[in-house]
Amino acid sequence: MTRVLSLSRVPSLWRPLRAGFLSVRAMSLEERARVIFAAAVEGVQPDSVVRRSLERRGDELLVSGRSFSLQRNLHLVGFGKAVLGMAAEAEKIVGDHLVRGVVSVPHGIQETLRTHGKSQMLLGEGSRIAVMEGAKHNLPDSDAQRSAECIRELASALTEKDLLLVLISGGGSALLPAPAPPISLQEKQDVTRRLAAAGATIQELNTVRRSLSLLKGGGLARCAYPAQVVALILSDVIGDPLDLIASGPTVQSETHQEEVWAILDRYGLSASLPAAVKEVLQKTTPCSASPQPQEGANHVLNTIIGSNGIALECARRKSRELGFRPLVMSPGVCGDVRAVARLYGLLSRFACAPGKAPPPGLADQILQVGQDAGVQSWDLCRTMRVLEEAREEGWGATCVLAGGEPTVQLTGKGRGGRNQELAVRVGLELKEAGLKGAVFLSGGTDGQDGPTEAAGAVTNSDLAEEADQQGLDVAGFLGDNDSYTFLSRLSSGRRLLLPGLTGTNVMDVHVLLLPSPAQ
Ligand SMILES: Nc1ncnc2c1ncn2[C@@H]1O[C@H](COP(=O)(O)OP(=O)(O)OP(=O)(O)O)[C@@H](O)[C@H]1O
Ligand SMILES: O=C(O)[C@H](O)CO
Repeated sequence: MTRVLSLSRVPSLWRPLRAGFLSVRAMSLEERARVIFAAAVEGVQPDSVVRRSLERRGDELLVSGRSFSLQRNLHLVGFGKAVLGMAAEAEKIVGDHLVRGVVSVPHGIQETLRTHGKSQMLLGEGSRIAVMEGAKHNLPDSDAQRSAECIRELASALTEKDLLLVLISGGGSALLPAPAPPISLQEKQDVTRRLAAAGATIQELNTVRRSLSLLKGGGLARCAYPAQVVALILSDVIGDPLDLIASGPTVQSETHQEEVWAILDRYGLSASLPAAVKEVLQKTTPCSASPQPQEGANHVLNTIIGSNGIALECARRKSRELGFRPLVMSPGVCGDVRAVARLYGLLSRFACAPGKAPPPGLADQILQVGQDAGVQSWDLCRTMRVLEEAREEGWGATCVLAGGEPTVQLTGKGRGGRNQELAVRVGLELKEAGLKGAVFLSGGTDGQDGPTEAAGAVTNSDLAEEADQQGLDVAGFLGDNDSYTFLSRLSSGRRLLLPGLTGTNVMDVHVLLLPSPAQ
C-alpha cells in the first residue's frame, strides 16, 4: 500500500508547502514520480536553455557574463538532435542581427516535431537559417557531409568583425562529418561503426573521431578564426566534457597519436585500418611533441547551457514542491543496468528497513555496487548520510534523484531500452527486499528509450505479482531484452512512460521515491 506523507512530522521548513499539499496528497507516488520527471525534461528544453543563456541589452549580447557587440554581424551554425529548437529560440532573441545560418539536424526531425505538436521548435517562415537534414539512423551520411561542408564554408568566410553562434547538442558528431583528406566518408563511417560495435565508449569513439576530422576537435573554431565564436552546448555526455560532446568542434584540444592508437588496438582495429586513416593518424601530434600554439583559442567561448545536472536540479525543486525531502545522488550513473538496479535496491533497503539503524554490512555493499554503477564513493556516503538523517529525524518521504547512461548487454532479440529494463529490474529488487511503497522511475530525457515509443517506465514492488496474475513471465522477457513488450502487455501498458519526443537530450533521469522508514 502507498504510504501517505505525514505533514505533522515535517519540520517548519516544509510548512509553506501545506497550502498546495491537499492536491498533492491526492496524487499517487507514481503520479508524483511522473511529474518530477516532466519537470526535469522541462528544465532542459532547447528553447528555455537558450533563453536562459542569451541576454539581449540593445545591441549587446551577454553570454556567461561576457559581452558581444551586435552589428548585423551575427552568423549561426548548429548540429545535433536538439539544435532546431535551440535555433528557433536564438532567432527570436537575436534574429534582427542575423546574417545567415545553417543547422544540420537528424533526418525526418521537422516532420516528427510537427506531428508531435512541437511546432515551436521549428523555424518560422522567412527564417535566415537553412535547415539541412541528414545522418539517417544516427550515422554520418552524404547528406550530413553536405551540411558539414555548408557549415565549413560559412565559418571560413567570416572576418574579425563577425560573431559566430554555434549551437551544439548530442548527435552532433554524426551530423558534422568532415573526414580529413584523403579519408573518404565511407572509411570514416566504417571505423566509427566497427568501434561502436566492439563496445567502445563515447569518450573513446569521439577521441578517435576528433583525430580523423577537419571540423571536430576545435576544427570549426579554427575555420571561423578571426571571428569571435560563442558555442552554446547541451551536454549528453557524463561529466559534461567540452572536448567530447559532439567531438568538440569548438574546443581546442590536442589528441595524441598514441592515445588514438591505444583505442584502436584495444578494439582490434589497428591492423585492418584503411591506408588513408593510417596516413592521417601519422600526421597527428605524438605525445613527445611540445604543445602547438592554439590560434584563436581566446576567440572562443564554450558554455554548457543544459545538462543532466541541470535537469536533476529542476527535478529536485519539483520534488520539494511535492513534499519530498530531495536528494541528488549523481548525474554520472553508468555501468550495467543490473548493477544499477542492485544499487537502487540496496539504497531502498538502507532507507526503509525497519528499526533504528540500517542492517549491518549494507553500507559496505552499497559502496561496492555503487562503484560498478559509476557513482563516486563520496556521493554514496553523502546519500547514505541523508537517508540516515531522514530515518533519525522522521522525515515524511525522500526523493533520490540521479541521472546518466547505464548500459544493457544485448543478448536477446526482444524490444526494449535501458530505462525500461532498469525500471523492471528495480521493481524486482524492491519485491525481493519486501519494500512496499517505494516507487522507481527511469526515463530517457529525449522521450525515446532504445528503438521503442516509450521513454521508460515507473515500477514498484508489486510488479512481479501483477505480472504473475496476468500470466506474464517477467524473467523470460528480461532474458530476451524484451522489456517494452512486457511493459506494453502488463496492465495495458499503464507503467510505461510515454511523453513522446521531447526535442531535447541530456541522457536519462532516475527518480526513487522512498516512504519514511517504519520505526
Ligand atoms: N531490446 C533492448 N533492450 C534494452 N536496451 C536496448 C534494447 N535495444 C537497444 N537497447 C539500448 O538502447 C540504446 C540505444 O537507444 P537510444 O537511441 O535511446 O540511445 P541513446 O544513447 O539515448 O541515443 P542518443 O544519446 O543518441 O539519443 C543502447 O544503449 C542499446 O543498448
Ligand atoms: O554526438 C556525439 O558525439 C554524442 O551524442 C556525444 O555528444
